[in-house]
Amino acid sequence: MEAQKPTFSMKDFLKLINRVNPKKGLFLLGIILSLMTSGASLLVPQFTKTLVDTSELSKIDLNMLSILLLAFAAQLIFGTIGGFLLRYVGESAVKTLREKLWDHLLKLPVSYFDQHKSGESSSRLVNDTGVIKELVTSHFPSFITGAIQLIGSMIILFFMDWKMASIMFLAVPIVALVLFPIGKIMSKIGRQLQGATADFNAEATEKLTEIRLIKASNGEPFERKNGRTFIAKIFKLGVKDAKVEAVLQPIMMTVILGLFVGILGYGAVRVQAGTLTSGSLVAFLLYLFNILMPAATFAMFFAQVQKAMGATERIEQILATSFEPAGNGTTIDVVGQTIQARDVSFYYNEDRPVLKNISFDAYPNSVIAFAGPSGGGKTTIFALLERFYEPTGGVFAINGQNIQQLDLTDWRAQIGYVSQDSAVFAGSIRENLQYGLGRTLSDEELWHGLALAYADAFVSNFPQKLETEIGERGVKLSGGQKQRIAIARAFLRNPKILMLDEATASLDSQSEEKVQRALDQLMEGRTTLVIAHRLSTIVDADQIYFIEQGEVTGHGTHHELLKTHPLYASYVNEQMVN
Ligand SMILES: Nc1ncnc2c1ncn2[C@@H]1O[C@H](COP(=O)(O)OP(=O)(O)OP(=O)(O)O)[C@@H](O)[C@H]1O
Repeated sequence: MEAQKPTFSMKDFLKLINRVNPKKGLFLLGIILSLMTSGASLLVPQFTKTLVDTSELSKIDLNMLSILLLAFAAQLIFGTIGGFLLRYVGESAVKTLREKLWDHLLKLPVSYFDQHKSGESSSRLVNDTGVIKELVTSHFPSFITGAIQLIGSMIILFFMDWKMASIMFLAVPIVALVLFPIGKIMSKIGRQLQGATADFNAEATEKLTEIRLIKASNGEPFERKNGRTFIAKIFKLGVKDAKVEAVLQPIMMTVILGLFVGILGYGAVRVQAGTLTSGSLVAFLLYLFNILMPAATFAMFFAQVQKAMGATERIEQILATSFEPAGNGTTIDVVGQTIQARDVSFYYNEDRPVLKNISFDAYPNSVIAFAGPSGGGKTTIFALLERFYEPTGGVFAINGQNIQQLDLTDWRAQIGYVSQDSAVFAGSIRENLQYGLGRTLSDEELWHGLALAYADAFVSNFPQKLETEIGERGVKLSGGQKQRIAIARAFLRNPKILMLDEATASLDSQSEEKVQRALDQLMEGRTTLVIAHRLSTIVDADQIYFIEQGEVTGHGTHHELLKTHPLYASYVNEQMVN
């Protein structure tokens, strides 16, 4: 992700905040309390002035003292409650934003994830929302209260003594002159830093997931260098940031000290001349604090606003991407129904067609096998049936109904997909078996499923049995074991349509036999579509479709095709195992 220049659009930001429906009442209360805190902080110097100007201890007005104490207490209490309320509103707004974004991400079509790295999406979900949270919960409230303090103090000072105030106001353009460019540089660096960190995050996540490939290919030196490029970029930006901050700090200190000395010096002369009370001088200095403290945070606020604009833009991009089409809610029981493909065409990229006018009928309780050279488009047919993508031409229909119109959840619930690499999650065997079922299965049911998949023996050999953790992507299981867990999961889902992508990786003959037996059993009584890599599957299939470069070049039974399709015959001879 490049640190793109965000369009400075407060409107988009407010739209995003409004979209998460923040608790407006609480927010208003928080702001009012914070304003009261600012108000109290404006009063304190006035009372201090009277206190200082009281020459004798005995003359101290007790009422005055108690009002001062009250102002302190008000500042403390309102500040605490107001601060908490604003923070709470911000936290809950960001919670809603994260929930919205997460829900949205889950509903995005597979094609979105083909184009975006998962590390990038998770960085938007976690980091970008974090940036917005920072702004809403801390920088924005302190900006509002700070602005009130600053403006209020300036007005009061002017009324108190316009000559002294004028000296102070001289400092305002100086401070602005220094802060404005520095703030701009800081926000630019901040944005770049954010982008570079997100890039590093995405890169590291991706590479660590493929650690085995890196090790097996001796890729460590390359990755070491690669990682260091990212780290160096972040370091360089960090150093730049440090330089700017290092310059900013002493400048601010010098300005503050200069003003102090100036006011104190001028004030002392005026006190001695009798034109100013010492109380007024103290009050002046306190107001000076009220002005300088928020002014120092303004640069940070504007930097944060810029960052939040970038984050808003990236989040908006995700929220503006349409969901996968969920259909019109029609539900169909696919038992006993034929799945028809009619002239289905498809491309991932317009310039390269992947499927061209594919037609087939998958009859209930039969096995339809797809065979053909690698890259022909067999897996793509499955992806279209799962509705991961939409055909660019033609339809898949069931009982005359385009599957695209069916309720997506209901449709997918009727399909069992056992893929080549048997997708499993990090977690226990139990969690993996009942994933997505929406109900808790009893141990008995789980063991029954495992038994049907010939997986009960090895699971019961694990000391932790069903609670065995299988590691990220099931790395703690063997290939055959992983597949049998996936098959057991398919059994437990009891799908009406079964889609199998036979593994090409050769398992040892014993586990292969077990996997095969499990699959044979699973196919029984369902409509099965299988991408065949084994001769026995092909021979037993009711129909075979031979797919070459996205086209069906022949279909029929094994024996029919052997006779009529020379390419099929040679393919079977060369490619099929067993
Ligand atoms: N997500 C994707 N984005 C772009 N192109 C893709 C994508 N997935 C597959 N392809 C392309 O589509 C073509 C068909 O791929 P597909 O995986 O369907 O073939 P296959 O017949 O299943 O191959 P194999 O038997 O090797 O698994 C290939 O040329 C591949 O490069």
